[in-house]
Amino acid sequence: MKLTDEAMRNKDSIGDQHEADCGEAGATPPIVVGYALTPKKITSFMQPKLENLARSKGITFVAIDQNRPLSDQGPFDVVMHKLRGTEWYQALEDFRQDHPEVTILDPPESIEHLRNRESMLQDVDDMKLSDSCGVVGVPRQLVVTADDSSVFDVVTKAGLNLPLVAKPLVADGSQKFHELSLAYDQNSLCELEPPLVLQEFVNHGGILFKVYVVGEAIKVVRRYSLPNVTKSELSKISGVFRFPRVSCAAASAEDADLDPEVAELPPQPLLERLAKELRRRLGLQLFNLDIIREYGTRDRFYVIDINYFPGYGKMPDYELIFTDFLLSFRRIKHNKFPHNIN
Ligand SMILES: Nc1ncnc2c1ncn2[C@@H]1O[C@H](COP(=O)(O)OP(=O)(O)OP(=O)(O)O)[C@@H](O)[C@H]1O
Ligand SMILES: O=P(O)(O)O[C@H]1[C@H](O)[C@@H](O)[C@H](OP(=O)(O)O)[C@@H](OP(=O)(O)O)[C@H]1O
Ligand SMILES: [Mg+2]
Ligand SMILES: [Mg+2]
Repeated sequence: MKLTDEAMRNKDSIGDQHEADCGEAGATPPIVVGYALTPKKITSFMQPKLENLARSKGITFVAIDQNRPLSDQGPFDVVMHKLRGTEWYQALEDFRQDHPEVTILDPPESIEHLRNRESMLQDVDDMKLSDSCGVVGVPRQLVVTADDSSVFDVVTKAGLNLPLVAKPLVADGSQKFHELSLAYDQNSLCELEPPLVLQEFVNHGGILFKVYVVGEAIKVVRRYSLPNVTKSELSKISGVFRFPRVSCAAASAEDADLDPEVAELPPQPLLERLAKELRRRLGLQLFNLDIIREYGTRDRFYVIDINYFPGYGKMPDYELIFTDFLLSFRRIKHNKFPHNIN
């Protein structure tokens, strides 16, 4: 594989910088991670603590310039991205073909699988994960499209139980896609705008678990969620209500005085099995999932959401976990630099 002159010059300067930082010339090859993230993601993820720790471990982060060919930049060992769009995906695909030795985190087609809230949870459903630690499923749900003449009829036919969480079908990362509502009665369903997913609301005591996955590492945190809906509330309330992004707030529920049965984390072996199997099925290394425990049970869990490259800045110790993960892509080689230059 030939590197362009520009990439060669970059390679030399990254190597020199690494030697200056590490003191030992070429003791460990540097690892170069190109990143293409949204400005919001850069702010929350590219924190000085991460960059400093990375530097001390021989990892250099390089911001990718989307206006220049990828092959002229780097050279990279890893490309990390959370951007969408045909042009970007095409640029990545061209780059992947020219540089099969570079790890792309993650493949666009796998990321796209999470865009649709139906396909997003399909793998969890197919998995039928059940062992002595618990059972993991997805809430019953259906897709309503603009072609469906009556949301009421579709829901009645499917026999879904109220209340229902209405979620935009497509998750394109924009704010609109996060506008969710809770429908208390069937007659109000006509107020909703398809295409959407209607998902049975599962009482879970107002706490959910966010499971962050970074390769083989997982980290689980508690977050505030929607409170239970009682039978009496359900009989009295009607209408469709928007609700805020309660579980996305940085405020964690870790130190709150919670009902221990609600707060107990899902068993670690269960989460590890789930994450491992999902990584394999989804073909993704960087994602998180929202999981809830059905109120009144100890071991009945539901995955309600999976997000690609979530807010890792909110994950405790993400700097350590991420740098260790990135180091695993350091290629074993005889020469000093990541790419073989023929
Ligand atoms: N089926 C459900 N039963 C109970 N609560 C639910 C259900 N689905 C969603 N919720 C609540 O609504 C919140 C938002 O739902 P969801 O996570 O699907 O949306 P999102 O916009 O994709 O969120 P994120 O910001 O995590 O990407 C959840 O965190 C949870 O509090
Ligand atoms: O806006 P999109 O592209 O959909 O991505 C969001 C995810 O859906 C959320 O899950 C992230 O928050 P959490 O890390 O709290 O799940 C959220 O994290 P952020 O608010 O810290 O960026 C986003 O990554
Ligand atoms: Mg969520
Ligand atoms: Mg989501």
